[in-house]
Amino acid sequence: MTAPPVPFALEAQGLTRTFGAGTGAVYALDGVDLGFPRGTFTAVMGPSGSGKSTFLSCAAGIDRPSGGRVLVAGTDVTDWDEDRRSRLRRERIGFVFQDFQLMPYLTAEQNVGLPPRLAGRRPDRARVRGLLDLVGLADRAHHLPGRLSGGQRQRVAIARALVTDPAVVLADEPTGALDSATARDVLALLRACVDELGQTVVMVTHDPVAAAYADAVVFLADGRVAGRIEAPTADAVAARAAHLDDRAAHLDERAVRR
Ligand SMILES: Nc1ncnc2c1ncn2[C@@H]1O[C@H](COP(=O)(O)OP(=O)(O)OP(=O)(O)O)[C@@H](O)[C@H]1O
Repeated sequence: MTAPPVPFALEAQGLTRTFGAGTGAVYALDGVDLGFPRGTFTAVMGPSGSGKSTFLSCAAGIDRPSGGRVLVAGTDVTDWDEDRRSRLRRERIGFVFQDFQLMPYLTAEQNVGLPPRLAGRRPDRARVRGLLDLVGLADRAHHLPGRLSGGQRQRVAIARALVTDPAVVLADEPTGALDSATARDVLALLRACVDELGQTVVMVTHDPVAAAYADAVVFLADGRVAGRIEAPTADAVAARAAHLDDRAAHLDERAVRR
């Protein structure tokens, strides 16, 4: 007997996003099929302009795809109106950004409690405290972000991303602003969110070392899925990324010559 497939926390089916029209149209996403099984950590890589940010925006319901479907925890959210999509973003999706995006005038604890507050609920204090403990900041609960290091701020942001127990955590270059030792700690924390909490993490990164923390790496090129590496090593990821960068540069050169 074969095991039943692991359900997807996030799925893109034939996802397309075009900007502009006619001969000047840009296919930022051009028929992307990707499924992110629940309880897995996936890195998304690709040359500049390959569609990574557009993919995250469409997956999160920030941007509307031009075609195809987005499913969050099995529910098709593609045609939801702005109200429902904004609720989806608040309650079912956790975000981690390169520049942390914490509220500077709120303490660490208040920042973590913000998503439920924005949803009109009183944050569960024990849960907020538990998450601060999980990310190693139990003793910094009353500190403002300005009194925390970059790595500590990103830990607060990760706790905030987890507070609603989202279907998926979307991380956009979460270590881009951190030194390499701090970055490793943050990546280990994202890994622990998957291994110990059963969370699903999708992380856009340019860094092969960061990508090697994931279970799999998906490569985009020209808005399409251009490859995948399971159980990635930094060397394997760097080699594939370099190949895609070379190809993108070659195509750009040809476009300029034409
Ligand atoms: N609002 C927009 N209007 C027009 N074109 C856009 C817009 N947003 C993105 N694009 C184009 O879509 C393509 C994909 O862009 P996207 O930002 O998703 O790439 P990326 O892989 O995230 O790049 P980077 O690694 O540089 O952040 C690019 O050609 C970009 O110029």
